[in-house]
Amino acid sequence: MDRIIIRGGRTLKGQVPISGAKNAALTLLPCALLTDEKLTLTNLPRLADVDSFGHLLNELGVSTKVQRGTDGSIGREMTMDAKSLASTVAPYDIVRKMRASILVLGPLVARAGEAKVSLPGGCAIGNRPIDLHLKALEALGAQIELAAGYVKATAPGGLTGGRYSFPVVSVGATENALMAAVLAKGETVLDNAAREPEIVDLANCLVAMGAEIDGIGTDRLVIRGKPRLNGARYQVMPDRIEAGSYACAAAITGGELDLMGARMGDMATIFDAMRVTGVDVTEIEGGIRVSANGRLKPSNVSTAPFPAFPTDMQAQFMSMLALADGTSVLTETIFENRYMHVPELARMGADIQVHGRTAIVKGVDGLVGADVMATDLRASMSLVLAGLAAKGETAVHRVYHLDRGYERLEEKLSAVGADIERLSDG
Ligand SMILES: CC(=O)N[C@H]1[C@@H](OP(=O)(O)OP(=O)(O)OC[C@H]2O[C@@H](n3ccc(=O)[nH]c3=O)[C@H](O)[C@@H]2O)O[C@H](CO)[C@@H](O)[C@@H]1O
Ligand SMILES: C=C(OP(=O)(O)O)C(=O)O
Repeated sequence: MDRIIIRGGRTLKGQVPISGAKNAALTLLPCALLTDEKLTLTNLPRLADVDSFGHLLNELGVSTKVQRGTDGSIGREMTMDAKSLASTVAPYDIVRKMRASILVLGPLVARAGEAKVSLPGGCAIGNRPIDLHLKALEALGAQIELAAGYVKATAPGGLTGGRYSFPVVSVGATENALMAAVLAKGETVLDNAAREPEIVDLANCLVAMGAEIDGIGTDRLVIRGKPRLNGARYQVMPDRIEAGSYACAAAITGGELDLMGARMGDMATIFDAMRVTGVDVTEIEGGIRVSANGRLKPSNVSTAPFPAFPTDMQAQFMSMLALADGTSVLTETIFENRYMHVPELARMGADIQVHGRTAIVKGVDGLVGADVMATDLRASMSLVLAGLAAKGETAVHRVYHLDRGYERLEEKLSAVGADIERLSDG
């Protein structure tokens, strides 16, 4: 298994190209199932999850062709052809590797009238049920059955438009419902829908495929279903969480990074919280410049659905605040178990106490390199960040978590001055 070795204490400076967004890619890829024409996605990041999604689509009978980008963006492009479907089953072996596999449920039942998807189960950050995905599809006329670890959705005569108000804001459930509604007969109204930029990206791609959607970017989506959608060519948005993570790398090392391709509008709350710590954030041509000088100030942050501070940035922010001059309070309101990085940061000298959903972060003067182990993607990145600032050597184990969401991490960090390498245990 690979590990990442970081010798900390270098000030980072330079340009970091921001890749296409993992969380947008993972909801744009299943859109291929909605049409018998070709869908080409450009600016796709080279990530384990994107590859896994490609395999899942192949399993369903979708042909996929991947090539270097031809649109000037840094990502690859994938052309998917779901002219006819060979299967409507998403098997356990793929779903267990990637929770986002559940996002084929809505498109499959909408297009084929049936779908069977392995239940994703819990993961390190929380229980993560899918009840809202199922209720929203039921509101569109799908029959749902759970058996032997699978969810089966059927709608032999096709889905019909309906109304559903989400009791809790859910990114994935909104995505599944939206992808199903575009092929349902009649009008669908989704209330208390998630408004994350990745959902706007999904809606824009569906519109490019011929869907009719009102209220894009708001919490009420009104969809007039179409009997069929056409193919399209669509560019995946830049990854705001990757960009936010590199912004933390600039801050924690007292450096200056230009996040090329990042979009300010998607990241306002992240940068508001960062400015409180004394970090400078300015828009530059083609990206955003983040620079820091001297000791950071504390900042209190509470995670919540967009436009509030994203849960996917909580761990990285915590590493930064672990070195601030004072005490910060972080509150995690989305996932019940998203503090698994805390004991690892403590091994590097951080002073953090967790009380339920709240973490009290008392800034320390310095961190010290150590062997650390991560249990999820963003927790891994928080340890990399801590390693960049720590004295001595840090070894981050279980790198496969990072490979799910950070494209060419060591290359991007080395290019701006980090002393970082990947070692393989063979
Ligand atoms: C691939 C992808 O885009 N993943 C993102 C997506 O995950 P994901 O779509 O899984 O997260 P959700 O927005 O659905 O989860 C939000 C909250 O709703 C709860 N819930 C969700 C669905 C459901 O049926 N029932 C239910 O109770 C969850 O347990 C959680 O407490 O949004 C999360 C919240 O921004 C991010 O951290 C993930 O990176
Ligand atoms: C939790 C995340 O992803 P996923 O929903 O794919 O597990 C994440 O991107 O931080």
